[in-house]
Amino acid sequence: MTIRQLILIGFMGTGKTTIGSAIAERTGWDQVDIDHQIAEAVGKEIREIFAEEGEDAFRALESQVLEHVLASPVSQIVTTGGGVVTRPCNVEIMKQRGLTVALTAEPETIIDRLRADTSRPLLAGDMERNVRRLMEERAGLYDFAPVRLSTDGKSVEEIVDELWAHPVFQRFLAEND
Ligand SMILES: Nc1ncnc2c1ncn2[C@@H]1O[C@H](COP(=O)(O)OP(=O)(O)OP(=O)(O)O)[C@@H](O)[C@H]1O
Ligand SMILES: O=C(O)C1=C[C@@H](O)[C@@H](O)[C@H](O)C1
Ligand SMILES: [Mg+2]
Repeated sequence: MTIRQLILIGFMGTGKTTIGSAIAERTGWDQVDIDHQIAEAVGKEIREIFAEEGEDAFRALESQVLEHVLASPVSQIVTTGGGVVTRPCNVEIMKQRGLTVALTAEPETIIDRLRADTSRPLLAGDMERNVRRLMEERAGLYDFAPVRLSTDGKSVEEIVDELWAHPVFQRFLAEND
């Protein structure tokens, strides 16, 4: 059986979870969301894990879950949390185990999308300032992905269509056929 792993990375609010679901619908592959898996494994919301155990504990869980999920011998779409790229060991494993696609968006787009959202602990307080600061801190960390898609001003369907038309994605599909 052919195994395909498509891994979506990108800053918070670039739409990884949302686009991953749309790709899952189109391909029939499973979607596994790392944030969702962590919350399920621990039995707590992400913001509770940050509040009660701290970011380092969350990052350790994230690495464990990522490694476990990417070891599965199935075709799947793996949607990661925005901070997965902050650990070099996570980047290495993603490079080895599948095709990584980076979703991008301007800070203004992210701020608009996440304005009413309180589920992301690193954005609590002055959300706008935190988005800009974290984007600067993480500049370049998403650039290892062979496919990069801007999501500004595009519908979910347009983004999925653009992925399909991308030569690297087409090659990935053909090689895994
Ligand atoms: N192309 C788009 N156009 C408009 N809104 C979008 C688009 N993609 C995602 N959204 C909205 O932006 C918000 C964040 O999307 P989503 O949760 O998919 O981001 P994410 O990249 O998975 O974030 P995180 O890194 O925190 O998991 C959601 O409310 C979603 O509906
Ligand atoms: O960008 C980040 O560091 C995070 C993104 C979310 O997906 C969650 O993984 C969590 O809120 C941390
Ligand atoms: Mg997500």
